Amino acid sequence: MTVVLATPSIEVKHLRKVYGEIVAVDDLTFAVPRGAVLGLLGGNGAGKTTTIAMLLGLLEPTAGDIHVLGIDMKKRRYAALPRMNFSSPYVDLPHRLTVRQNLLFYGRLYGVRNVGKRIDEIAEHMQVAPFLDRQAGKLSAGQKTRVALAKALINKPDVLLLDEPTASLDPDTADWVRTYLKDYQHETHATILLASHNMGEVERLCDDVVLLQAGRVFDRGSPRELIERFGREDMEEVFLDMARGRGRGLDALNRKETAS
Ligand SMILES: Nc1ncnc2c1ncn2[C@@H]1O[C@H](COP(=O)(O)OP(=O)(O)OP(=O)(O)O)[C@@H](O)[C@H]1O
Repeated sequence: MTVVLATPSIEVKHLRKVYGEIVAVDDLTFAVPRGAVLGLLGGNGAGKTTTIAMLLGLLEPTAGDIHVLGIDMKKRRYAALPRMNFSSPYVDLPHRLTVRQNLLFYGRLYGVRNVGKRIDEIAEHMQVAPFLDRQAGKLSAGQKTRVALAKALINKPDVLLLDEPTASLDPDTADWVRTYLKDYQHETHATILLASHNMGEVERLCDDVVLLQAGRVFDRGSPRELIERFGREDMEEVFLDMARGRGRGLDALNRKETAS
């Protein structure tokens, strides 16, 4: 019997990004199967945002390959981009446009059919309907995060890249956003890559985790595997071990093996 393995939705091989003398991402390799949620974790400056920017084609890799939905992003990223979307607290929507105008702009950019209906739908899901006609620059941080998520979901993406999706949200709102994302992923089989500093969020949402340290893979596995391997209670403790140099990361192990 021949077993046909499905193409991963996201496949990254030996990815590297150098800014001048700073190696932001170094030999990063991972794959995310369709319908899975991968967490990209690491301390400040570990290379998460740089990786997401390369996946979106906003930054050109120094080396390495990226395939999204089986499409080589170096050659044909415009074939993949309409089926992708992202949210990031570092990318502000145009301030003077109202929330509705912003969503209309992105909806048209992504070629969404019946865009007005879709805006009403997603505005209700993300609870941004009460301020649809307010300027984006005049929203609170938490309201902006919800609008950013509404924009990220406007085209019902197959691949969703989320950089700190619940940043600035109060615990209650963050909780329903996580539930919404989980339901969205179940219903649509979307693939999600999530960069987060919230370890509870990672445990709840992620099937797999890549721990990044200084641009390199420190360790990887499901939250449960990592917690077990580190001999810890939860991902918070795993993260602290990595940050304080106590973990037994793959990178450290590999270096040891190469040296001996
Ligand atoms: N445009 C740039 N020019 C030079 N260096 C950069 C640039 N963007 C990022 N870097 C550096 O690359 C490294 C990785 O940064 P990146 O923003 O990807 O980290 P991050 O994991 O997203 O961090 P954080 O959790 O703080 O958001 C850092 O050392 C950062 O200073």
